[in-house]
Amino acid sequence: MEPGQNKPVEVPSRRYGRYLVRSRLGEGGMAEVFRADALDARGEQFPVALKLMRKDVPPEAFADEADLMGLLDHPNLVRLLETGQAFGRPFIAMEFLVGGDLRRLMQAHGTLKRRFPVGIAVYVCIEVLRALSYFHQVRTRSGRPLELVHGDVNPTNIFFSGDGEVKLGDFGVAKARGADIGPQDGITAGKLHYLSPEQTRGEPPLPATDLFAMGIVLHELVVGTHPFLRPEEPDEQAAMAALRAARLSLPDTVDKPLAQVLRRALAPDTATRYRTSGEFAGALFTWALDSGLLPTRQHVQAWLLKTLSYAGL
Ligand SMILES: Nc1ncnc2c1ncn2[C@@H]1O[C@H](COP(=O)(O)OP(=O)(O)OP(=O)(O)O)[C@@H](O)[C@H]1O
Repeated sequence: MEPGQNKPVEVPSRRYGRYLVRSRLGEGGMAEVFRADALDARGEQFPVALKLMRKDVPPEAFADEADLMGLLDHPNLVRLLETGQAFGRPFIAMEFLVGGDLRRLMQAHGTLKRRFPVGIAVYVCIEVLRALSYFHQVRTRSGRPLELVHGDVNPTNIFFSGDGEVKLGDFGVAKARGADIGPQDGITAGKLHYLSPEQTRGEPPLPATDLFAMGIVLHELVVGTHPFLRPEEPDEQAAMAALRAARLSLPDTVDKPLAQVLRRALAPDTATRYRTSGEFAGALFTWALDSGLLPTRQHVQAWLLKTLSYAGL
């Protein structure tokens, strides 16, 4: 273990800047995240997620994430409230998403021995694709395309509000080809299990790279397993080889039109994959309309509350 890694960030008191820290939510690659309360202009408390940079992380990496969050504004992206520094440590305060992340909901279904409802799975993917469509096309204030790629689409970065809204977060490894933001070329960022064939070859990520990761998430939700990796996958090299080959074999339980969507999203070659998030979302939307399975946000909210309460979360 690197010095300082995985050590909880010390919060000098329960007060952190203008925030009152309530509990620790967890730790990611660069920071620890806390649930805290802030006061609004009328003096009323509201919850925030407070991300505190770890001491061993290069400040530029965290600054890129904060700058990027400040530029982005979309209903399907986690919203930045404030960035700053307190007790010598940079922080990002963002909206608190009370429904937690998709990984937790997938685990809740596993614990309850229930399948993830296919209509909800498709709804979640369409909402994340809306965020990605914005992400891939966003421009700077002066109109220059940023050519952004998220680079870390996976269930731990997909969040739910209490109202059943779906939001993509964690822009820590996002790469802008139109600006000097993100990891250097040749550095493979993102979670191993969600890497695309081109990322395993060390190629720079493209929008199609995010769509491949989205395809993996859709497969996990609809089929219940990862498309290319077995849970007992022996080591990183074997996992990388399986991801690079991206050999897809879908069970008969997946209906034909949805299987076709998965094949296109998970095509090993970027040229045969969906070209844009809009095209991928459109295919899912057509499937949902044809099957009559697209839920409303109220249905998603009811499902969320039921799942969290049944799983005791
Ligand atoms: N805006 C938020 N609202 C509610 N919970 C959040 C929010 N942001 C992060 N969390 C929770 O805080 C914990 C840590 O989040 P973080 O994003 O740092 O870690 P991660 O996603 O597990 O790892 P990585 O950063 O390596 O992707 C997770 O349990 C996550 O669900």
